[in-house]
Amino acid sequence: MKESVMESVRGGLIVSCQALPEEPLHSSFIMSRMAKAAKESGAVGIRANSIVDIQAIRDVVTLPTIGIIKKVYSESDVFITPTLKEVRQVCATGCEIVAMDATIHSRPNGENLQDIVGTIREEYPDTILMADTGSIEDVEFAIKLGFDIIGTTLYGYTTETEGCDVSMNDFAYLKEVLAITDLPVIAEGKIDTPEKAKRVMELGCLAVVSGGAITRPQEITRKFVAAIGSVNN
Ligand SMILES: CC(=O)N[C@H](C=O)[C@@H](O)[C@H](O)[C@H](O)COP(=O)(O)O
Repeated sequence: MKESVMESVRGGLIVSCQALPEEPLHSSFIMSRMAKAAKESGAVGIRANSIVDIQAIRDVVTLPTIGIIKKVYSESDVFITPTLKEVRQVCATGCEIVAMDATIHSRPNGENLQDIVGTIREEYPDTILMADTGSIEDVEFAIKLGFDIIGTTLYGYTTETEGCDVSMNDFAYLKEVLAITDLPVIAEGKIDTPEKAKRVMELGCLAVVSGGAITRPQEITRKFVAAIGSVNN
């Protein structure tokens, strides 16, 4: 089962359809329509946040889903599928791939990622586990824990990598990741143009995730406004 899912996303675009409560498009229905549009336009998978969005999307789109739950715990910086509770909840939706923060940061409730992975391997042996990483140290940690997929999701989004962009220096960081593992790598995080998506595939990624550049009109609008504004100033 795992192999067939990997093959179905190989070489393709996975569209992240997410909108948090504070975002204009926050709605499971809207996210399901975004996913439908993505599928009709050639996406090979969907990345989705929250049980309600995952279920709404999977009701209308039959594509492999990377499921997460974003939840903020006051005592931790880890917010993507942070504890065993959230990982179990996403696994229970039937998502083919479950992604979680795999940084070396401390998790809520004193939980540790090794125990989470071990428990989930027993409870959901067929679920593919994707490590959302932000550094080479995270990648090495995720490899040691036995994740199935490495994602660059958090590069540029952690305190240590704030301001970094995976495309810098012709994806120098991504090349480092690809060089230290034979695991499938999914490029994710600020892949905001077709050219960048093409480049990461040329470099050898299993697949590429793009989110805001496709499904966050507020981000897209800001880029247009900034570009036009640069002319008038
Ligand atoms: C940092 C964080 O919370 N990233 C989230 C991970 O699920 C999503 O909000 C991103 O949209 C997704 O990773 C795709 O990245 P981009 O939107 O840059 O194409």
